[in-house]
Amino acid sequence: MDSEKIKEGVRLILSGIGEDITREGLLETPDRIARMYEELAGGYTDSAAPHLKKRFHVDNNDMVMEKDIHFYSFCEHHMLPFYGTAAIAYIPNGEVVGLSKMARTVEVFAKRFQLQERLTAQIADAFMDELKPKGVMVLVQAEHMCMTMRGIKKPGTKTVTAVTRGVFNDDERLRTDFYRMLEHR
Ligand SMILES: Nc1nc2c(ncn2[C@@H]2O[C@H](COP(=O)(O)OP(=O)(O)OP(=O)(O)O)[C@@H](O)[C@H]2O)c(=O)[nH]1
Ligand SMILES: [Zn+2]
Repeated sequence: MDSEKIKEGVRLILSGIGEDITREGLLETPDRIARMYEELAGGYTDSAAPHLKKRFHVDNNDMVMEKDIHFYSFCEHHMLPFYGTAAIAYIPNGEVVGLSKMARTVEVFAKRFQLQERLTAQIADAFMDELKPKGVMVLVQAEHMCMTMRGIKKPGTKTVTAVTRGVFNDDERLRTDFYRMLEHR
């Protein structure tokens, strides 16, 4: 990440808005924003493969689901946050990954400028490519700040995206099980 470029960009936006970039409260802001993007856009320097490399052998191939994985991402159109939860379920093919790695995979793709549809598909594809399960299903629910604080201004709207791969494409029973497990409290 080029922090000098980010700092210059922040200075340009602030002065474009009409702010005095030399006033005390704004002096450190470009540097702060650059450091913030190191964290919040850290997904560009990470990938799913190393997280999904370590596997554990299993004798049964029953569905594994992790849900309520909270995430924050940025809408690529407005650079405003969208945030919510992801659920990932897969049918193992003799191997599972550590539970934390499921949430880590969400982080890899959330910490980028995204479309919710692409975020959902990238999580599913990472599982198919790395773990090679029999199938995977990912559901993401999020609120987009570009829909709530500006523009159409509809707070509370939720966008729900679902992606299926492998056996989830053909087996309606598996998709039904997915939604039951998702709703089960
Ligand atoms: N499909 C999809 N659309 C998104 C996502 N995030 C933001 N958008 C939409 O991207 C669209 C961009 O539309 P434009 O007409 O180019 O931009 P705009 O004039 O700012 O649009 P408004 O938000 O309607 O004011 C908007 O409808 C947003 O709601 C996303 O993750 N997926
Ligand atoms: Zn947006």
